[in-house]
Amino acid sequence: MAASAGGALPLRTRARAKVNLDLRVLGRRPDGYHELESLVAFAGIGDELALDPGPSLSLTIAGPRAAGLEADDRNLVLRAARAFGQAFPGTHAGAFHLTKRLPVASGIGGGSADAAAALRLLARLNGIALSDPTLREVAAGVGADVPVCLESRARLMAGIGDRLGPALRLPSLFAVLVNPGVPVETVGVFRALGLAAGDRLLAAGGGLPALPTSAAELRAVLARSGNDLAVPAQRIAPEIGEVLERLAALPGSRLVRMSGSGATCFALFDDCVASAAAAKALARQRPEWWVRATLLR
Ligand SMILES: C[C@@](CO)(OP(=O)(O)O)[C@H](O)COP(=O)(O)OP(=O)(O)OC[C@H]1O[C@@H](n2ccc(N)nc2=O)[C@H](O)[C@@H]1O
Ligand SMILES: Nc1ncnc2c1ncn2[C@@H]1O[C@H](COP(=O)(O)OP(=O)(O)O)[C@@H](O)[C@H]1O
Repeated sequence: MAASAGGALPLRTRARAKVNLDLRVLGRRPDGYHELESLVAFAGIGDELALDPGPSLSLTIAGPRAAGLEADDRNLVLRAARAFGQAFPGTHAGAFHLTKRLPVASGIGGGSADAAAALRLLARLNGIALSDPTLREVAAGVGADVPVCLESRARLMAGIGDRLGPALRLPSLFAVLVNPGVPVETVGVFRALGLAAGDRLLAAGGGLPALPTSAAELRAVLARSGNDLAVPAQRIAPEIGEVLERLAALPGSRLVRMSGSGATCFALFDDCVASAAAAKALARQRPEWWVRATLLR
C-alpha cells in the first residue's frame, strides 16, 4: 500500500486466529445467549489489517479468502470502526485494507479478530489504551468473541465472552488447523444445542487447576475436557466427523478437537517437524481442505 495522503505510513496489525482449546456450555441466559467457559489461545497465522489515516472511513478486501466477503456495512471491520467513532466522538479513522487469509464462518473467529484489529489500530491512531473500559464495551457490543481478540493473548473466557481471566503464558502448542470448506454459522450451532432460554446445565468449573508448565502437561489437562458444540456442529456439517478422524489418524497426533462452533478442527503434536509433516500428508489426502501448521500460544 502506498503512503497516505498526509505522508504517514499506514498502521498495520495481524488479526490472529482464535482457537478454543476447550469449550463448555454452562447454560442459556434468559436473553438467549449461552454461558460458556473456554480456554482460548491464538495462532501464529491470521488476517492482516492496515489503516491509512484519512478523512473518511472505507474498507477494501483482498487475499486468498476474500471471495464472497463483502466490504459493506455488515463487515465486522466497518461495524467495529463505526461503533468506535460513536463511542469516541471526534476521533480519526481512515481507509482500512484487509488481507483475508482465514476461512470465513469457521470457528476460529476471523471476523472477530478483524473487528478487534480495527479497534486496536483506531486506538493506536487516537492514543487510546487497549485497557480503556469504553473500548472494551465497544468490543463486546460488536461480538461475543471480540473482547478476547483485542489483546489476542491466551486466557480463560467466561460469561458470553465478556468475562476474561488474566493473560496466560501457556506452553506453545504445535498444531495443525483444518477446515473442510463448509461455512458454519455460529447461531445455528447454538440453536442445534436445543437449550431453552433460562436452562442451566452446569456449575462453573473455575478454570485451570494450575498453569501447566509443559505442552504435554497442558495436553493432559485438555484431554479431560472437550467442546460441547462439537456434537450439534456435526449435525449441521457432518464433514467435521471426517476432519476429526483424519486428524486423529495422522502420525504423532496427540489430541484432536473442534474449535468454537466449527467447522475448523485442530490436532496437537510434539514438535514442529511432526506438525509440518502431518499438515503436508493431510493436504495431499484432501487438497481442497484448508490445512495449516501453526503454533498456538
Ligand atoms: C462460539 C464462539 C466461541 O468462542 O466462537 P465462534 O465459533 O463464533 O468462533 C463464540 O462464543 C461466538 O462468538 P461470536 O461469533 O462473536 O458471536 P456473536 O456474533 O456475538 O453471536 C452470534 C450468535 O451466536 C449466539 N451466541 C453467541 C455467543 C454466545 N455466548 N451465546 C450465543 O448464543 C447468539 O445467537 C448470537 O446471535
Ligand atoms: N471481516 C470479516 N471476516 C469474516 N467474517 C466476517 C467479516 N465481517 C463479517 N463477517 C461475517 O461474520 C460471520 C462470522 O465470521 P467468522 O468470525 O469468520 O466466523 P466464526 O464466528 O465462526 O469464528 C460470518 O457469517 C461472516 O459473513
